[in-house]
Amino acid sequence: MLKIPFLDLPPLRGAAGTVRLPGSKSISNRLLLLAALAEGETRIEQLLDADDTAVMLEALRALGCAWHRGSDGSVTLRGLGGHLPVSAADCFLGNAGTAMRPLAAALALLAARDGGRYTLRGVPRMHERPIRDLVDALRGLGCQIEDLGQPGYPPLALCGPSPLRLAEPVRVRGDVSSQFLTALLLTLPLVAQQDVVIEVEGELISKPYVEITLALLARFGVQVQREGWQRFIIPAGSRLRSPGRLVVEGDASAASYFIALGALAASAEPVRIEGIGRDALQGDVRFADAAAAMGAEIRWLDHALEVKRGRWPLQGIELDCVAIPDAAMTLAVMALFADSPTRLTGIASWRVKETDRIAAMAAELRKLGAHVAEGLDWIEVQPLPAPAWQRAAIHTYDDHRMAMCFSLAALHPLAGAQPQALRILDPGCVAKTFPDYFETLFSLVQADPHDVPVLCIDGPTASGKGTLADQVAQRLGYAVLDSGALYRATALAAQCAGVSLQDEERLASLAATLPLHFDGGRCFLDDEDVTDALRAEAVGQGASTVAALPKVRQALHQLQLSFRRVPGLVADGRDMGTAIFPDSELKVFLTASAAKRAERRHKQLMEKGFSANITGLLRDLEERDARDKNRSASPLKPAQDARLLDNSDLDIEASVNQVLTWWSEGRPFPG
Ligand SMILES: O=C(O)C1=C[C@@H](OP(=O)(O)O)[C@@H](O)[C@H](O)C1
Ligand SMILES: C=C(OP(=O)(O)O)C(=O)O
Repeated sequence: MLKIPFLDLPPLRGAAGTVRLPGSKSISNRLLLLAALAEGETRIEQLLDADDTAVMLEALRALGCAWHRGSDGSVTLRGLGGHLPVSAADCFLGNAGTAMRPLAAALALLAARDGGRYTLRGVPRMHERPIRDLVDALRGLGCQIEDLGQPGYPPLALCGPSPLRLAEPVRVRGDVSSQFLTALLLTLPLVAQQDVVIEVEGELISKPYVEITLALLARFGVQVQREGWQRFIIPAGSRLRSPGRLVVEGDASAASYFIALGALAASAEPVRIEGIGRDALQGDVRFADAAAAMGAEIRWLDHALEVKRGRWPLQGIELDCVAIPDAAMTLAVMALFADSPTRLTGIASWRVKETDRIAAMAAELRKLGAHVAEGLDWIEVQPLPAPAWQRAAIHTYDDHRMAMCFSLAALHPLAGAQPQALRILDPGCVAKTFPDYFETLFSLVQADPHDVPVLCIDGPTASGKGTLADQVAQRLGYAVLDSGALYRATALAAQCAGVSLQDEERLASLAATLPLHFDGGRCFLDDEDVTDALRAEAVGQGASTVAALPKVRQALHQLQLSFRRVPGLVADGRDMGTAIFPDSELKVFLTASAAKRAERRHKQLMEKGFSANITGLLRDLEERDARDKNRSASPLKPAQDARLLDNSDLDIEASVNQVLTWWSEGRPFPG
């Protein structure tokens, strides 16, 4: 998961491969609540693991529901059988509408029936998202609800006891959010000693989400009767009973980004999306039809679909999106790639979600050069006129969907005109529903290698290159290449495979296919952490032998180039800027006085429990420096255009900041 202030994306050219979708947010949170309230134990598989489900799970724990996570990621809950063992709790629900609205209803009804006082809060934006229609409906039933902030918005206190009035139909408005109706449907079975009737006022929006609610209630043994979308009856004697085991299907709204990716990418191979099929429970699966209408080529399989670019450019569409409010945002970004305008209507609810999504979408699309018109409940996006692409820093407004949608803009053909296509601010906001979104995207996309930025950090031994490279890479969300480790890893792999250090051919083929990667300062061969093994004396000796073999050097040169992948690379070594990535945008030559470096190495060794002599270390360092500078193949020297950084008197934070300042100077992003 990326927890960084911004992420720069290079122009993206293609995409292919397979994505396994995270579990559906809407299904996950409904199942968690139903399982907690029901009689019996429920095991939920492929549950979404993200902020929205985390806040729900924590709230359920605070309310006395015991649950545990299995090693396979499943969650098993012991149902409370409709009775809370605690009479007070304070729950923080982040910005999860699917937690706030249903829990408000559950706690209001249970507090009324059994007594108690429960408070529900969220992030500041949650306190701006309306809940009045639900509160009014619950008050109509006799529940006691206190506004703890602005009336009509969370935070709320749900208190009791108070007599419930269930004989009359409960009226709820359906035109602001369908989650109010969902909340009543999910929780009224708790008190349905008699038939309970819900009447919907106003035109219900987001209807497919209510279908999800009804289908999941049926899994828990409650058959709601209905007259169209106006009247719902929860039969007397309804009880929530666990069905035992449930599997969550993949998130259809999350699928929209990968459907769009397939439609936009210039690749012969499709993007394959696993975890949903045409018969998915979620209405957002219909996004695929809208994408197909714009030009996507879609092939449905069992529990999967494959998407490729079809018509190109895409064609604009006019669509009422009231049934697919979340996935519809993806269409607004796809509209940039069309040859006629796209008009999305029926999206008034966008204004009261994670942010005012109509305003946010319009503002950020305009930054890229698009012409956008907007109204109370619609948006119209014109195709991007050539050569209008403007590099921009895209604000995401703490809205996961803004971040995910705008990442797709990097595929725009006009974005190729400059080295970096766009900057996504606060990319970590995807954690609400899809914490690994960017990692998943990067595993599918391709870019022209020269468009992928590389930041080189070269320097003499013990200058602190590795630590600096790791921290800079972490702050930029880039991968890291510790090139020195490649020679050591070749020697280690040869040792393990019993290959002689004289067998140049076999060593070269080992080197060419080393399954090496770096993660969080550690080095892995396949899944094995070899960081410490690479430091062994014998491996070091082996490394210097293999490094002298031209075919091994050639193979490792290719391997090093292959680390240059989206979104970018920080490469540390001795010849990164001079020999391997001479076109890199920023080359840093890191030095420190030999005395300082000897001192650091000494400290390192002492910390690891080795005895060391500082004078000896200093002499070794000076000898090695002389050898590195004077060798004929790739001698250690700063690239002509390198920035020199002497960190003798800088701590690591100051060095990182200096490098990041140079990096930002080279890539100003307006907005
Ligand atoms: O019930 C649900 O799971 C949801 C309903 C929709 O909200 P509205 O009914 O407010 O449109 C949707 O936008 C939200 O992401 C999830
Ligand atoms: C509107 C959304 O979320 P919530 O469930 O918080 O309403 C969303 O995920 O797009």
